[in-house]
Amino acid sequence: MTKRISLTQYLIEQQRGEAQIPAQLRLLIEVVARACKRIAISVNKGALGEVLGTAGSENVQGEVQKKLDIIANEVLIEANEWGGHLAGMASEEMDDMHAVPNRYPQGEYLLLFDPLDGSSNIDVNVSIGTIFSVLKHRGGDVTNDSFLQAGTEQVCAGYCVYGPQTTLVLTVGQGVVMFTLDREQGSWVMTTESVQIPEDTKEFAINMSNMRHWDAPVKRYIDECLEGKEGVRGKDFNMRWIASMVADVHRILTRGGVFMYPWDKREPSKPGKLRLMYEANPMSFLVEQAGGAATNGLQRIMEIEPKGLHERVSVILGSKNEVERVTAYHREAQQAK
Ligand SMILES: O=P(O)(O)OC[C@H]1O[C@](O)(COP(=O)(O)O)[C@@H](O)[C@@H]1O
Ligand SMILES: [Mg+2]
Ligand SMILES: [Mg+2]
Repeated sequence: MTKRISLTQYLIEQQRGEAQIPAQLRLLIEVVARACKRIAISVNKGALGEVLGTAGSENVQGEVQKKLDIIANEVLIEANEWGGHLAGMASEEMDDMHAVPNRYPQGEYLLLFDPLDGSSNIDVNVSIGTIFSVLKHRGGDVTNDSFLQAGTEQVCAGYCVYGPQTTLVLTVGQGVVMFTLDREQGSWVMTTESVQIPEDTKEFAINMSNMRHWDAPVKRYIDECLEGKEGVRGKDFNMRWIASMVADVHRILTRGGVFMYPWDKREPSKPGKLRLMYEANPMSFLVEQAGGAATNGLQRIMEIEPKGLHERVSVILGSKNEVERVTAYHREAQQAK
């Protein structure tokens, strides 16, 4: 019988081994993973659990909140606030950060999350997920500013995708590992030990309906892909767009590809749609740890110094050579200005 490695065993090995992750970080990851199990149960119940549909409220970014956005946010807060490993939490669904109440011990870490990613897919039974990122608290009172650290400061990032399987994907800076939820046992079992994104790809992911709003470098890249074998790329490309970043990134970590949610002319003052702290940074950490790359077209995403908790960013990530190509097109256009 093949030996099964549980999430707990993996994390204890990371504590003892080269990574030497502190016990507090190990416990934090276990608690997040447990919260994801609870969210997975709600997701699976669907209409039977009365978790579908909108909640009738808006988040700080003016987006309509789904019931599951709120449920997942509450599950993550409730699970994490009493354990003594956190100083505070920040979420896509909360205006300001949530400090750990005084009645509980204060920990050393800051947890950031997109509790439910892919909200438009909840009601249509398509893969959705939870994305999270962990930073070290630099001391003093916890405020919104405590969270404004570049992605390079992350000590852990991961996501859980609620799809045909429930999969937890994790990095503590020592590569990327995947765990699948064994529902009978209730445990996370390692199913991929070392995730590697192929450097080249023939698959891109972008919302094509926004094409008329794109900037020239994005248009150039996609046009060349669409020309296929007859064009400058000399090969045919395939397209996928799940509209859940978590599921699109999961595909890229599994078989390669390039994912783009670029700046566009619809709202020129917004740098992009996706959120730096809850989506772009954690996914960039995972992608880089798996041998891929992530930029905003001009700069490595993880080196951006955040100025606001809910800051948005243009995202290009995935197979290294493709990300470098799209980034080069942006830099050329910038220089020509
Ligand atoms: O509907 P669009 O514009 O294609 O946007 C899809 C993108 O929006 C998101 O759903 C935004 O995330 P939320 O669901 O957490 O708001 C991404 O997961 C996805 O890549
Ligand atoms: Mg999201
Ligand atoms: Mg969300």
